[in-house]
Amino acid sequence: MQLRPAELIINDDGSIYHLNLLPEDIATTIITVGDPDRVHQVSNYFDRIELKKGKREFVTHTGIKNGKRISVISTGIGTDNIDIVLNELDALVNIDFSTRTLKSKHTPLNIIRIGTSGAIQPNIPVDSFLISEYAIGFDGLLHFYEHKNLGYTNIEDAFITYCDWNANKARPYILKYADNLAKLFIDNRIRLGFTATNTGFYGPQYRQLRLKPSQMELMQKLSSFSYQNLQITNLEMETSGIYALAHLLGHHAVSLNCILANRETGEFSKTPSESVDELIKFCLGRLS
Ligand SMILES: O=P(O)(O)O[C@H]1O[C@H](CO)[C@@H](O)[C@H]1O
Ligand SMILES: O=c1cc[nH]c(=O)[nH]1
Repeated sequence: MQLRPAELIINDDGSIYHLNLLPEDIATTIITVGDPDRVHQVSNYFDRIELKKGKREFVTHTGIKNGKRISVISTGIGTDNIDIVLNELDALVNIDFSTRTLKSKHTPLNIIRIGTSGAIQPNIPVDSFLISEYAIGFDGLLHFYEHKNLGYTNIEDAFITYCDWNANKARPYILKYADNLAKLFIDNRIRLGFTATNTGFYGPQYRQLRLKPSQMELMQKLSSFSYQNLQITNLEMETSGIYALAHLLGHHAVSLNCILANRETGEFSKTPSESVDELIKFCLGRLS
């Protein structure tokens, strides 16, 4: 079946609609970052940059590091952007743009998020690294796609009961990283974590400037929830969406977090850029 022009939107130069990329522009190992400026911070460490393209918040550099071809792309903030980035990256490798049909051979991508995050356990220091072994999504993105038994229903149900989760919000869903890809990063420099992905930075992460979050008590519930020794460790805004779409599309994903804030102690990193740089070097060292 041919995908119609309003489903698969291809620009005049043959590139995919938002990312502005041609199929040959991306490697099969892809680092995602939230901040477009972080793309340069990553590609600075490449031995050679072969391509720089961008549109809106989606900046991509592809290059070579120690003989390995890697792409780094900025997603902007949030799982709504992740929906665009993961679907378009997948289209670049698994859809034939000339015939507008699905390719018979599936190409899996390795997707590694390098992002920033806030810890909710007092013993997780700022400037430390965390890999999201599990993610719990409050964003609802998974529910917009057909799937069979994806998620950890027992943990989700226990969480919903413990937090008395408001029925007006999306049902939380829980997914795991790709074990094979995660193996590359498991090390005593990086803690295993259970990451909560939120639909905002302020109210949804229980920050109060002028507006009062509706259920402030949930912050304490999030940090005290425990299921067979699994405790929620940190908050950010993309990981569950990346894990959801990677699972659905047959890609491998892990999320690496640089902890910049500790919400329990109230601290914020004094050296955010340097700490993110350390995580970038750690990640590239493991990939190449
Ligand atoms: O540093 P990045 O990758 O953007 O990640 C985190 O920082 C942003 C909020 O400041 C959100 O995108 C959150 O997930
Ligand atoms: O507290 C934080 C820090 C970074 N990113 C988030 O989403 N939350």
